[in-house]
Amino acid sequence: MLPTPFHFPALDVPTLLTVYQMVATLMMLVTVGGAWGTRGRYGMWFWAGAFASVALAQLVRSWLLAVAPPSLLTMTVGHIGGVLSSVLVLLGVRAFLGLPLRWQPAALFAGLVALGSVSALTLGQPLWVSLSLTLSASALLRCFALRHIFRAWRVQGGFALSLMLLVLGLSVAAHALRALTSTPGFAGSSEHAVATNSVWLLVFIALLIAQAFAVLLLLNSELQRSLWSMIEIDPLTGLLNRRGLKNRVGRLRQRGAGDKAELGMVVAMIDFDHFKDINDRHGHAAGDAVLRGLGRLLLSHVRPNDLAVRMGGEEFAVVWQEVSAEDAVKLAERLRLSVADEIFSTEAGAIQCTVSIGIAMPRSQDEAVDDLLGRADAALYKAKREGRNRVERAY
Ligand SMILES: Nc1nc2c(ncn2[C@@H]2O[C@H](COP(=O)(O)OP(=O)(O)OP(=O)(O)O)[C@@H](O)[C@H]2O)c(=O)[nH]1
Repeated sequence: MLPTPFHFPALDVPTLLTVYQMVATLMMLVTVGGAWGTRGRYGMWFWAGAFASVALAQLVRSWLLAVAPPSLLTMTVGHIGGVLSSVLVLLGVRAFLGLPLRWQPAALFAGLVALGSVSALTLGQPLWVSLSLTLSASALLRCFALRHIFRAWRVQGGFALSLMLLVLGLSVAAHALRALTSTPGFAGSSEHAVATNSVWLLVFIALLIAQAFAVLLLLNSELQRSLWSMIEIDPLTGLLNRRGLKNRVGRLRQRGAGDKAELGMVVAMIDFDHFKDINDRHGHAAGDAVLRGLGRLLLSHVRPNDLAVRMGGEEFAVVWQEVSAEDAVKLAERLRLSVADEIFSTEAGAIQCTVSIGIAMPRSQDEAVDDLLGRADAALYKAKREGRNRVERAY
Protein backbone atom coordinates (compact mmCIF):
# COMPACT_ATOMS: atom_id res chain seq x y z
CA MET A 1 0.00 0.00 0.00
CA LEU A 2 1.29 3.46 -0.90
CA PRO A 3 1.08 6.15 1.82
CA THR A 4 -1.82 8.55 1.47
CA PRO A 5 -1.56 12.16 2.65
CA PHE A 6 -5.13 12.23 3.95
CA HIS A 7 -4.97 11.10 7.56
CA PHE A 8 -8.17 12.54 8.95
CA PRO A 9 -11.68 11.27 9.46
CA ALA A 10 -13.89 11.17 6.40
CA LEU A 11 -16.04 14.21 5.74
CA ASP A 12 -19.68 13.30 5.41
CA VAL A 13 -19.92 12.25 1.74
CA PRO A 14 -23.74 12.46 1.32
CA THR A 15 -23.69 16.03 2.68
CA LEU A 16 -20.82 16.94 0.37
CA LEU A 17 -22.71 15.48 -2.59
CA THR A 18 -25.73 17.59 -1.67
CA VAL A 19 -23.52 20.71 -1.45
CA TYR A 20 -21.98 19.73 -4.82
CA GLN A 21 -25.47 19.48 -6.31
CA MET A 22 -26.54 22.83 -4.84
CA VAL A 23 -23.40 24.62 -6.05
CA ALA A 24 -23.82 23.09 -9.54
CA THR A 25 -27.47 24.24 -9.62
CA LEU A 26 -26.49 27.75 -8.56
CA MET A 27 -23.70 27.94 -11.13
CA MET A 28 -26.08 26.63 -13.79
CA LEU A 29 -28.55 29.42 -12.98
CA VAL A 30 -25.81 32.05 -13.07
CA THR A 31 -24.56 30.76 -16.43
CA VAL A 32 -28.07 30.42 -17.88
CA GLY A 33 -28.64 34.05 -16.82
CA GLY A 34 -25.56 35.03 -18.83
CA ALA A 35 -26.66 32.88 -21.79
CA TRP A 36 -30.10 34.46 -21.73
CA GLY A 37 -28.67 37.98 -21.66
CA THR A 38 -26.38 37.27 -24.61
CA ARG A 39 -28.96 35.25 -26.53
CA GLY A 40 -26.90 32.10 -26.13
CA ARG A 41 -23.78 33.30 -27.86
CA TYR A 42 -20.26 32.15 -27.04
CA GLY A 43 -21.21 28.61 -26.01
CA MET A 44 -22.91 29.77 -22.78
CA TRP A 45 -25.69 27.24 -23.18
CA PHE A 46 -23.15 24.41 -23.32
CA TRP A 47 -21.44 25.69 -20.20
CA ALA A 48 -24.78 26.03 -18.43
CA GLY A 49 -25.48 22.46 -19.59
CA ALA A 50 -22.18 21.31 -18.06
CA PHE A 51 -23.31 22.56 -14.64
CA ALA A 52 -26.83 21.25 -15.20
CA SER A 53 -25.63 17.73 -15.97
CA VAL A 54 -23.69 17.63 -12.66
CA ALA A 55 -26.67 19.01 -10.73
CA LEU A 56 -29.14 16.70 -12.44
CA ALA A 57 -27.00 13.58 -12.01
CA GLN A 58 -26.70 14.26 -8.27
CA LEU A 59 -30.40 15.02 -8.04
CA VAL A 60 -31.35 11.73 -9.74
CA ARG A 61 -28.84 9.89 -7.57
CA SER A 62 -30.22 11.26 -4.29
CA TRP A 63 -33.81 10.69 -5.45
CA LEU A 64 -33.03 7.06 -6.36
CA LEU A 65 -31.35 6.54 -3.00
CA ALA A 66 -34.40 7.96 -1.24
CA VAL A 67 -36.85 5.62 -2.97
CA ALA A 68 -34.87 2.40 -3.38
CA PRO A 69 -31.75 0.63 -2.09
CA PRO A 70 -28.46 1.42 -3.90
CA SER A 71 -28.51 -0.06 -7.38
CA LEU A 72 -26.34 -0.12 -10.48
CA LEU A 73 -28.03 3.03 -11.72
CA THR A 74 -27.52 4.85 -8.41
CA MET A 75 -23.85 4.00 -8.47
CA THR A 76 -23.14 5.07 -12.05
CA VAL A 77 -25.47 8.04 -12.57
CA GLY A 78 -23.13 10.53 -10.87
CA HIS A 79 -20.09 9.22 -12.77
CA ILE A 80 -21.86 9.43 -16.14
CA GLY A 81 -23.16 12.93 -15.33
CA GLY A 82 -19.51 13.93 -14.81
CA VAL A 83 -18.46 12.68 -18.26
CA LEU A 84 -21.43 14.41 -19.89
CA SER A 85 -20.43 17.60 -18.11
CA SER A 86 -16.91 17.34 -19.57
CA VAL A 87 -18.33 16.84 -23.09
CA LEU A 88 -20.37 20.01 -22.64
CA VAL A 89 -17.37 21.97 -21.33
CA LEU A 90 -15.45 20.95 -24.46
CA LEU A 91 -18.33 21.93 -26.76
CA GLY A 92 -18.73 25.22 -24.86
CA VAL A 93 -15.06 26.03 -25.43
CA ARG A 94 -15.33 25.16 -29.14
CA ALA A 95 -18.47 27.29 -29.56
CA PHE A 96 -16.87 30.18 -27.67
CA LEU A 97 -13.78 30.08 -29.89
CA GLY A 98 -15.90 29.82 -33.04
CA LEU A 99 -14.55 26.35 -33.91
CA PRO A 100 -16.80 23.85 -35.72
CA LEU A 101 -18.82 22.04 -33.05
CA ARG A 102 -18.07 18.45 -34.14
CA TRP A 103 -20.07 17.04 -31.23
CA GLN A 104 -20.45 13.53 -32.67
CA PRO A 105 -16.96 12.16 -31.74
CA ALA A 106 -17.22 13.58 -28.19
CA ALA A 107 -20.76 12.22 -27.75
CA LEU A 108 -19.74 8.79 -29.11
CA PHE A 109 -16.74 8.71 -26.80
CA ALA A 110 -18.89 9.66 -23.77
CA GLY A 111 -21.48 7.01 -24.75
CA LEU A 112 -18.82 4.30 -24.94
CA VAL A 113 -17.39 5.36 -21.57
CA ALA A 114 -20.88 5.26 -20.01
CA LEU A 115 -21.39 1.78 -21.47
CA GLY A 116 -17.99 0.67 -20.15
CA SER A 117 -18.76 2.09 -16.72
CA VAL A 118 -22.13 0.29 -16.47
CA SER A 119 -20.70 -2.94 -17.91
CA ALA A 120 -17.84 -2.92 -15.38
CA LEU A 121 -20.32 -2.85 -12.50
CA THR A 122 -22.63 -5.37 -14.17
CA LEU A 123 -19.68 -7.74 -14.52
CA GLY A 124 -19.06 -7.42 -10.78
CA GLN A 125 -16.07 -5.06 -10.91
CA PRO A 126 -15.69 -2.81 -7.83
CA LEU A 127 -17.01 0.74 -7.82
CA TRP A 128 -13.54 2.30 -8.14
CA VAL A 129 -13.13 0.75 -11.61
CA SER A 130 -16.21 2.55 -12.88
CA LEU A 131 -15.25 5.79 -11.12
CA SER A 132 -11.65 5.76 -12.39
CA LEU A 133 -12.86 5.04 -15.92
CA THR A 134 -15.28 7.97 -16.05
CA LEU A 135 -12.84 10.33 -14.31
CA SER A 136 -10.04 9.44 -16.75
CA ALA A 137 -12.43 10.01 -19.66
CA SER A 138 -13.38 13.40 -18.19
CA ALA A 139 -9.70 14.32 -17.79
CA LEU A 140 -9.11 13.44 -21.46
CA LEU A 141 -12.09 15.48 -22.71
CA ARG A 142 -11.01 18.46 -20.61
CA CYS A 143 -7.49 18.06 -22.02
CA PHE A 144 -8.90 18.81 -25.49
CA ALA A 145 -10.72 21.86 -24.12
CA LEU A 146 -7.48 22.93 -22.42
CA ARG A 147 -5.56 22.61 -25.70
CA HIS A 148 -8.06 24.86 -27.55
CA ILE A 149 -7.97 27.48 -24.80
CA PHE A 150 -4.17 27.33 -24.68
CA ARG A 151 -3.98 28.08 -28.42
CA ALA A 152 -6.42 31.01 -28.09
CA TRP A 153 -4.52 32.29 -25.05
CA ARG A 154 -1.23 32.32 -26.98
CA VAL A 155 -2.83 34.52 -29.64
CA GLN A 156 -5.06 36.79 -27.52
CA GLY A 157 -3.76 36.56 -23.94
CA GLY A 158 -5.85 38.47 -21.39
CA PHE A 159 -6.94 37.77 -17.82
CA ALA A 160 -10.18 35.91 -18.63
CA LEU A 161 -8.48 33.41 -20.95
CA SER A 162 -5.60 32.99 -18.46
CA LEU A 163 -8.09 32.18 -15.70
CA MET A 164 -9.97 29.70 -17.90
CA LEU A 165 -6.64 28.11 -18.80
CA LEU A 166 -5.77 27.77 -15.12
CA VAL A 167 -9.18 26.37 -14.17
CA LEU A 168 -9.13 23.83 -17.00
CA GLY A 169 -5.55 22.86 -16.16
CA LEU A 170 -6.46 22.31 -12.51
CA SER A 171 -9.59 20.42 -13.45
CA VAL A 172 -7.68 18.05 -15.78
CA ALA A 173 -5.22 17.42 -12.96
CA ALA A 174 -8.01 16.97 -10.38
CA HIS A 175 -9.91 14.46 -12.55
CA ALA A 176 -6.74 12.48 -13.30
CA LEU A 177 -5.55 12.49 -9.66
CA ARG A 178 -8.99 11.55 -8.35
CA ALA A 179 -9.03 8.63 -10.81
CA LEU A 180 -5.59 7.55 -9.59
CA THR A 181 -6.30 7.91 -5.88
CA SER A 182 -9.52 5.89 -6.25
CA THR A 183 -7.49 2.80 -7.11
CA PRO A 184 -6.85 0.38 -4.19
CA GLY A 185 -3.07 0.87 -4.59
CA PHE A 186 -3.45 4.51 -3.56
CA ALA A 187 -6.55 4.40 -1.44
CA GLY A 188 -5.41 1.49 0.73
CA SER A 189 -8.20 0.82 3.17
CA SER A 190 -11.80 1.68 2.35
CA GLU A 191 -11.70 4.26 5.17
CA HIS A 192 -8.88 6.07 3.41
CA ALA A 193 -10.74 5.78 0.12
CA VAL A 194 -13.77 7.55 1.61
CA ALA A 195 -11.59 10.23 3.25
CA THR A 196 -9.71 10.86 0.01
CA ASN A 197 -12.93 10.92 -1.98
CA SER A 198 -14.48 13.50 0.34
CA VAL A 199 -11.46 15.79 -0.04
CA TRP A 200 -11.78 15.45 -3.81
CA LEU A 201 -15.43 16.42 -3.56
CA LEU A 202 -14.38 19.64 -1.82
CA VAL A 203 -11.85 20.29 -4.60
CA PHE A 204 -14.53 19.66 -7.24
CA ILE A 205 -16.93 22.09 -5.55
CA ALA A 206 -14.21 24.77 -5.57
CA LEU A 207 -13.46 24.01 -9.23
CA LEU A 208 -17.14 24.34 -10.17
CA ILE A 209 -17.24 27.83 -8.67
CA ALA A 210 -13.95 28.82 -10.33
CA GLN A 211 -15.20 27.48 -13.66
CA ALA A 212 -18.40 29.55 -13.53
CA PHE A 213 -16.36 32.61 -12.62
CA ALA A 214 -13.96 32.05 -15.55
CA VAL A 215 -16.89 31.54 -17.93
CA LEU A 216 -18.51 34.80 -16.88
CA LEU A 217 -15.22 36.70 -17.18
CA LEU A 218 -14.69 35.26 -20.66
CA LEU A 219 -18.18 36.35 -21.64
CA ASN A 220 -17.59 39.82 -20.27
CA SER A 221 -14.33 40.29 -22.17
CA GLU A 222 -15.96 38.99 -25.36
CA LEU A 223 -18.83 41.45 -24.99
CA GLN A 224 -16.35 44.28 -24.50
CA ARG A 225 -14.53 43.18 -27.62
CA SER A 226 -17.73 43.13 -29.70
CA LEU A 227 -18.72 46.52 -28.29
CA TRP A 228 -15.39 47.91 -29.43
CA SER A 229 -15.82 46.45 -32.88
CA MET A 230 -19.29 48.00 -33.08
CA ILE A 231 -17.78 51.37 -32.23
CA GLU A 232 -15.11 50.85 -34.89
CA ILE A 233 -17.35 49.69 -37.74
CA ASP A 234 -19.31 51.83 -40.22
CA PRO A 235 -22.86 50.41 -40.35
CA LEU A 236 -23.57 51.28 -44.01
CA THR A 237 -20.55 49.61 -45.59
CA GLY A 238 -19.28 47.30 -42.82
CA LEU A 239 -15.81 48.85 -43.25
CA LEU A 240 -13.78 50.30 -40.38
CA ASN A 241 -14.66 53.88 -39.49
CA ARG A 242 -12.25 56.74 -38.71
CA ARG A 243 -11.92 55.66 -35.07
CA GLY A 244 -11.25 52.08 -36.19
CA LEU A 245 -8.52 53.26 -38.52
CA LYS A 246 -6.80 55.29 -35.80
CA ASN A 247 -7.06 52.47 -33.25
CA ARG A 248 -5.71 49.85 -35.65
CA VAL A 249 -2.78 52.00 -36.73
CA GLY A 250 -2.13 52.83 -33.05
CA ARG A 251 -2.16 49.12 -32.14
CA LEU A 252 0.25 48.33 -34.97
CA ARG A 253 2.64 50.87 -33.50
CA GLN A 254 2.28 49.52 -29.96
CA ARG A 255 3.03 45.99 -31.13
CA GLY A 256 6.26 47.29 -32.63
CA ALA A 257 5.15 46.14 -36.05
CA GLY A 258 5.93 49.71 -37.07
CA ASP A 259 9.63 49.07 -37.52
CA LYS A 260 9.01 47.11 -40.65
CA ALA A 261 5.39 47.59 -41.51
CA GLU A 262 4.92 51.25 -40.81
CA LEU A 263 7.75 52.51 -42.96
CA GLY A 264 6.01 50.69 -45.79
CA MET A 265 2.57 51.88 -44.72
CA VAL A 266 0.68 53.96 -47.26
CA VAL A 267 -2.54 55.84 -46.63
CA ALA A 268 -4.82 56.53 -49.59
CA MET A 269 -7.71 58.98 -49.14
CA ILE A 270 -10.46 58.32 -51.65
CA ASP A 271 -13.35 60.69 -52.38
CA PHE A 272 -16.16 60.34 -54.93
CA ASP A 273 -16.27 63.02 -57.57
CA HIS A 274 -19.48 65.06 -57.68
CA PHE A 275 -21.29 62.69 -55.36
CA LYS A 276 -23.86 65.37 -54.65
CA ASP A 277 -24.99 65.06 -58.30
CA ILE A 278 -25.55 61.30 -57.85
CA ASN A 279 -27.77 61.93 -54.84
CA ASP A 280 -29.60 64.75 -56.58
CA ARG A 281 -30.16 62.79 -59.79
CA HIS A 282 -30.83 59.26 -58.49
CA GLY A 283 -31.86 59.75 -54.88
CA HIS A 284 -30.24 59.15 -51.53
CA ALA A 285 -30.95 55.39 -51.53
CA ALA A 286 -29.08 54.98 -54.82
CA GLY A 287 -26.24 57.07 -53.33
CA ASP A 288 -26.12 54.66 -50.39
CA ALA A 289 -25.97 51.67 -52.76
CA VAL A 290 -23.00 53.26 -54.54
CA LEU A 291 -21.25 53.83 -51.20
CA ARG A 292 -21.82 50.17 -50.29
CA GLY A 293 -20.55 49.12 -53.71
CA LEU A 294 -17.34 51.08 -53.22
CA GLY A 295 -16.94 49.41 -49.82
CA ARG A 296 -17.02 45.99 -51.50
CA LEU A 297 -14.64 47.13 -54.21
CA LEU A 298 -12.12 48.45 -51.66
CA LEU A 299 -12.18 45.17 -49.77
CA SER A 300 -11.26 43.37 -52.98
CA HIS A 301 -8.25 45.68 -53.33
CA VAL A 302 -6.69 45.02 -49.93
CA ARG A 303 -4.86 42.08 -48.38
CA PRO A 304 -5.86 40.67 -44.98
CA ASN A 305 -3.41 42.91 -43.10
CA ASP A 306 -4.42 46.10 -44.95
CA LEU A 307 -7.28 48.35 -43.85
CA ALA A 308 -10.33 49.54 -45.80
CA VAL A 309 -12.10 52.45 -44.11
CA ARG A 310 -15.08 54.74 -44.56
CA MET A 311 -13.88 58.02 -43.10
CA GLY A 312 -17.35 59.58 -43.27
CA GLY A 313 -19.79 60.78 -45.97
CA GLU A 314 -18.42 59.89 -49.38
CA GLU A 315 -14.81 59.84 -48.20
CA PHE A 316 -13.00 56.51 -47.85
CA ALA A 317 -9.44 55.42 -47.10
CA VAL A 318 -7.22 52.44 -47.64
CA VAL A 319 -4.10 51.64 -45.63
CA TRP A 320 -1.73 49.39 -47.51
CA GLN A 321 1.05 47.87 -45.47
CA GLU A 322 4.56 46.96 -46.49
CA VAL A 323 4.48 48.53 -49.92
CA SER A 324 7.01 50.86 -51.56
CA ALA A 325 6.06 54.39 -52.60
CA GLU A 326 6.15 53.42 -56.29
CA ASP A 327 3.94 50.38 -55.72
CA ALA A 328 1.52 52.53 -53.73
CA VAL A 329 1.06 54.89 -56.68
CA LYS A 330 0.42 51.87 -58.95
CA LEU A 331 -2.07 50.39 -56.45
CA ALA A 332 -3.91 53.71 -56.20
CA GLU A 333 -4.02 54.06 -60.01
CA ARG A 334 -5.37 50.54 -60.33
CA LEU A 335 -8.02 51.32 -57.73
CA ARG A 336 -9.03 54.54 -59.47
CA LEU A 337 -9.39 52.71 -62.80
CA SER A 338 -11.47 49.90 -61.26
CA VAL A 339 -13.88 52.42 -59.75
CA ALA A 340 -14.20 54.18 -63.11
CA ASP A 341 -14.91 50.79 -64.79
CA GLU A 342 -17.35 49.64 -62.13
CA ILE A 343 -21.04 49.75 -62.87
CA PHE A 344 -22.83 50.17 -59.54
CA SER A 345 -26.27 48.62 -59.70
CA THR A 346 -28.85 50.47 -57.65
CA GLU A 347 -32.63 50.52 -57.48
CA ALA A 348 -32.49 53.70 -59.59
CA GLY A 349 -30.48 51.87 -62.28
CA ALA A 350 -26.81 51.41 -63.12
CA ILE A 351 -24.52 54.24 -62.01
CA GLN A 352 -20.94 54.93 -63.03
CA CYS A 353 -18.71 57.39 -61.21
CA THR A 354 -15.10 58.28 -60.53
CA VAL A 355 -12.96 58.96 -57.49
CA SER A 356 -10.02 61.21 -56.67
CA ILE A 357 -7.23 59.77 -54.53
CA GLY A 358 -4.52 61.35 -52.40
CA ILE A 359 -1.76 59.16 -51.00
CA ALA A 360 0.79 59.74 -48.26
CA MET A 361 3.54 57.71 -46.58
CA PRO A 362 4.81 58.39 -43.04
CA ARG A 363 7.75 60.81 -42.98
CA SER A 364 9.13 59.05 -39.92
CA GLN A 365 8.08 56.43 -37.39
CA ASP A 366 7.07 59.21 -35.00
CA GLU A 367 4.72 61.01 -37.35
CA ALA A 368 1.30 61.27 -35.69
CA VAL A 369 -1.52 59.40 -37.45
CA ASP A 370 -3.50 62.66 -37.70
CA ASP A 371 -0.61 64.35 -39.51
CA LEU A 372 -0.31 61.44 -41.92
CA LEU A 373 -4.06 61.53 -42.63
CA GLY A 374 -3.88 65.33 -42.99
CA ARG A 375 -1.17 65.07 -45.67
CA ALA A 376 -3.14 62.38 -47.55
CA ASP A 377 -6.18 64.68 -47.36
CA ALA A 378 -4.17 67.59 -48.74
CA ALA A 379 -3.04 65.39 -51.65
CA LEU A 380 -6.68 64.40 -52.23
CA TYR A 381 -7.76 68.03 -52.47
CA LYS A 382 -4.91 68.67 -54.86
CA ALA A 383 -6.31 65.84 -57.03
CA LYS A 384 -9.74 67.52 -56.89
CA ARG A 385 -8.28 70.89 -57.84
CA GLU A 386 -6.31 69.42 -60.72
CA GLY A 387 -9.47 68.10 -62.36
CA ARG A 388 -10.66 65.01 -60.33
CA ASN A 389 -10.50 61.30 -61.33
CA ARG A 390 -6.78 61.26 -60.61
CA VAL A 391 -4.18 60.23 -58.01
CA GLU A 392 -1.90 62.73 -56.27
CA ARG A 393 0.90 61.94 -53.89
CA ALA A 394 1.92 63.94 -50.78
CA TYR A 395 5.62 64.63 -50.18
N1 LIG B 1 -26.41 58.83 -50.16
C1 LIG B 1 -25.55 59.31 -49.28
N2 LIG B 1 -24.99 60.51 -49.49
C2 LIG B 1 -24.10 61.00 -48.61
C3 LIG B 1 -23.77 60.29 -47.44
N3 LIG B 1 -22.87 61.03 -46.75
C4 LIG B 1 -22.66 62.17 -47.45
N4 LIG B 1 -23.40 62.16 -48.60
C5 LIG B 1 -23.51 63.17 -49.63
O1 LIG B 1 -22.28 63.33 -50.32
C6 LIG B 1 -22.32 64.62 -50.92
C7 LIG B 1 -20.97 65.25 -50.80
O2 LIG B 1 -21.03 66.44 -51.49
P1 LIG B 1 -19.79 67.41 -51.66
O3 LIG B 1 -19.03 67.45 -50.35
O4 LIG B 1 -20.28 68.68 -52.22
O5 LIG B 1 -18.83 66.68 -52.66
P2 LIG B 1 -19.06 66.16 -54.13
O6 LIG B 1 -20.42 66.45 -54.65
O7 LIG B 1 -18.64 64.71 -54.16
O8 LIG B 1 -18.04 67.02 -54.93
P3 LIG B 1 -16.46 66.85 -54.95
O9 LIG B 1 -16.03 66.12 -53.76
O10 LIG B 1 -15.96 68.27 -54.96
O11 LIG B 1 -16.16 66.14 -56.21
C8 LIG B 1 -23.43 65.41 -50.22
O12 LIG B 1 -24.51 65.58 -51.12
C9 LIG B 1 -23.82 64.53 -49.07
O13 LIG B 1 -25.22 64.65 -48.77
C10 LIG B 1 -24.41 59.05 -47.22
O14 LIG B 1 -24.19 58.36 -46.22
N5 LIG B 1 -25.30 58.59 -48.15
